[in-house]
Amino acid sequence: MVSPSTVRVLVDMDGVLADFETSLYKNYRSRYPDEPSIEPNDRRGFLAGDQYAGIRPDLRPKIASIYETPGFFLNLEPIPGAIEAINEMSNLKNTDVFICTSPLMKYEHCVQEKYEWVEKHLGPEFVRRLILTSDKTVVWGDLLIDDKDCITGVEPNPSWEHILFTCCHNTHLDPRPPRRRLQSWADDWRSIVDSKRKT
Ligand SMILES: Cc1cn([C@H]2C[C@H](O)[C@@H](COP(=O)(O)O)O2)c(=O)[nH]c1=O
Ligand SMILES: [Mg+2]
Repeated sequence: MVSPSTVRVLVDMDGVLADFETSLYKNYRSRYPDEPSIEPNDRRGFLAGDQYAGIRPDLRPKIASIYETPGFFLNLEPIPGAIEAINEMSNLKNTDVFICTSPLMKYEHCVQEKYEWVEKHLGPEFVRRLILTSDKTVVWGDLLIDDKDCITGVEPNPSWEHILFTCCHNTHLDPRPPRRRLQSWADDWRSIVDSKRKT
């Protein structure tokens, strides 16, 4: 009997496992209560800084100051259902799961805190499965579950199929088939993983 091939799933962190947007909004409101703010439901476009700069250019460094603060990445709350889903996924037969996340260019706190977050919420074994890269196109996988609408890099034909994970900043987008969306971790991620099985 031919053994089924293993499916490799790359799972993004911010906006997919860790709730970056809610913390960004809450911490910004608390640090800058008199400045204009954008509620998560009104977020458009991946980079919050771009949207805030559209209101007033000096808001870009203010929003950046929030995610550059020590403790920001470590204290992100898990996205509902994410921890259960990724644990279940990694326990599936013939399924390899890796977390694939981009660090800030100002990496001082972000990089270490991403490792700490994974250990805190998923345990020390999962730390081995953490890939930090600014270019996800060079990482090999069957699937990349990611909230960023457009993922580009040096590789024009990445091996993975990008599954757009719904996050406040991308709800207005309407990916056309064959592009697929995962609405949340309550959505049918198992079918998406199974769709990549060869037998
Ligand atoms: C929304 C947003 C994100 N970033 C940074 C924060 C993280 O380091 C990465 C996350 O990227 P990934 O695709 O989830 O791996 O991007 C940012 O700098 N500004 C933002 O508005
Ligand atoms: Mg993300």
